[in-house]
Amino acid sequence: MALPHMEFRAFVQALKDDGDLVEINEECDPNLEVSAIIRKVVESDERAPLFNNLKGQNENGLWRILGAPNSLRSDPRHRYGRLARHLNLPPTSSMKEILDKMVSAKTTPPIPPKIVETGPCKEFRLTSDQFDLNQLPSPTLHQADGGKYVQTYGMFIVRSPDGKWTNWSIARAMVHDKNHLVGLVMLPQHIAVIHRMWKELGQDMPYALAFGVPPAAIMAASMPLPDGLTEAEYIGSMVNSPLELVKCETIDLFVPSTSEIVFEGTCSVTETATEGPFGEMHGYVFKGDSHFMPVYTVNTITHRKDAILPVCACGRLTDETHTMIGPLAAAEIGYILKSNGLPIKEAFSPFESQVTWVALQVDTEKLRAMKTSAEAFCRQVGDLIFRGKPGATIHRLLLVGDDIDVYDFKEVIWAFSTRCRPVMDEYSYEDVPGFPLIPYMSHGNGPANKGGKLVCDCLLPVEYTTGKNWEAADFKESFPPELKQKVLDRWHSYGF
Ligand SMILES: CC1=C(C(=O)O)[C@@H]2CC(C)(C)c3c(C)c(C)cc4c3N2[C@@]12C(=O)NC(=O)N=C2N4C[C@H](O)[C@H](O)[C@H](O)COP(=O)(O)O
Ligand SMILES: [K+]
Repeated sequence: MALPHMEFRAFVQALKDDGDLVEINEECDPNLEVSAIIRKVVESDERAPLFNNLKGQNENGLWRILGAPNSLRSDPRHRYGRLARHLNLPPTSSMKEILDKMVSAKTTPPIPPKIVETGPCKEFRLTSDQFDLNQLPSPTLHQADGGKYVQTYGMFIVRSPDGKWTNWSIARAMVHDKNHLVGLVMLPQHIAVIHRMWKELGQDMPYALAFGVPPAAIMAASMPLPDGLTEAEYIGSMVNSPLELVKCETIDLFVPSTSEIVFEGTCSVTETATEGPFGEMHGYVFKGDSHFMPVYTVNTITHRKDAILPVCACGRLTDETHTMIGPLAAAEIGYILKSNGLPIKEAFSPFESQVTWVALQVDTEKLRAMKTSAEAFCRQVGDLIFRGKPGATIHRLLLVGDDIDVYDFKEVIWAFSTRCRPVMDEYSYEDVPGFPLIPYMSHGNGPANKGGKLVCDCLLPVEYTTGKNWEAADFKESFPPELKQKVLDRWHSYGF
C-alpha cells in the first residue's frame, strides 16, 4: 500500500483510519445536494464526506466524490490533520510545521520524476464519443454558479512550448458542454503565462487535468513557486522520492500514475466562452458575474475503477481555498523576505482575513541592528512582495513583533488594533497589481486589477530603536514566575 501523501486512495484510507471520513452510501444528487453537505461540513470542521453513490455514475463507478479534502478537523489537537496527511506529517502537526515542510525543498536538490509504463489511472479509457460531462456526476456547487464546477481540486498540467517548464497548478473549470470545459485562466498565474506562450505561437495548449493526484503534489500545485520551476521535481525533493508519472494517451504530457481520473486535451488559444459566476474563495457569488475564458476540449478520459473526484465547495470559512491559498502564499512570501536578508521569522495568512492578509513576525533585535526607519523597512517589504507574483492574492502585510504569534489571530488582531495607527503607520501601494477576485476590487469603487494594498506597521517605534518597553497586562507577562506556578498548582484547590 502506497503512503497517503503519495497516492490519493491511500490518503482517503488514512482519513478513514483517522476517523476523519463519513462514507455516504445512499444516493446523493451532484446538483447542489452534495455541495450543501460539503458546505455544512467545512463550516463546522466536520469529517470529510465520501459520496459513494451519486446520480449519474457510470457502470465503472465513474465517479464518486470526496468533499472537503483539505479542510479543518474540529479537534484542536488535530486541527490541521488533513493537511498533515497530505505531507506524511503527524496529524498533530502545527501549521508552522506544515508550511516549513512546504518550503523545505527550496534548499535540497530537485528529484526528477520517474516515468513508468502504466498505472491505476489507465484502468479505463473513454474517448470523446463515450462520455458526456453533463451526464457524469459533475457537481453544481452554489445555486448562483454559472455552471457545474467539475474542476475544483484537480491539478492542471501544462508545459511551455520549448518543453523546459512543466507547471502544476489548481485553477477552476466548469462544464461547457459534453466534451468541453471553460476555466479561469488569469495572470499572473503560471497557467496563464504558459497559455500566452502557446497563443503567441498560434497553437492550442495541450493540457492534462489530473484529479486525485498524490496529496503532496496538490499542495505544491496550490503554492506560488518560482517561475520556471517544475513542481514534479520540487515535490520529489520534498518527499525525498521520485514521483511516478505515466504518459498521456493523446498528448505529450505526463500525469501521476495513481491519479483517480485524468482529462486530456487542448486548451484553445482563440476560442472563449462565458465562465462563472462562481462561489469563490472570498465567500461571494455575484449574480451574472461571468467573463470570457478559454475553452478546454476534453478528448479522452482515463480513470481508476470507482474513481474518486475530490471537490472543494469553496466560499466562506473554512475550506481548501483558505487552508491552502493564503498559507502557501505566506510560506513563499516568508521565504522570499528571508532570502533577501530581511529579519522575518514567521509568515501566515489569517483565515479570519479571508486569506487576504499576511502577518509577518519580525525579529526586532535584528531590526534594531539595521538602524532603519519604519517607512524604509515597510517600503522594503512592500516593494519585494507587492511587485512580485507570490503576493498577488494578498492585500495587507502586517508587520508584528517577536511577542506576537502570527498563527494565532487573537494575537495578530491585538497588535494590529493597538500598535498600528491608522493611516500614519500604513504604507499604501496603488501602483501594483491588485487581486480582482476580492469584492472591494472587482465590485468596488476603484480599478479592479490595480492597487488597494497596504503594508501595516504594527511595530511600535521603540521596537525599531531600544526594544519593547511594556509588559502585556495578562497572566503570562504581568506576574512573577513563581506566583504563576503557585496559582497553576493550586488552581483546583481554589475551587476552579
Ligand atoms: C482564485 C481561485 C479560485 C476561486 O476563488 O474561485 C479557484 C477555486 C478552487 C478551484 C477551489 C481553488 C483551490 C481549491 C485552490 C487550493 C487554489 C486555487 C483555486 N482556484 C483559483 C482559480 O480558479 N484561479 C487561480 O488563478 N487560482 C486559484 N487557486 C490558487 C492557485 O492554485 C495558486 O495561486 C497557485 O499558486 C497557482 O499555481 P502557480 O501559477 O503559482 O504555479
Ligand atoms: K504551483
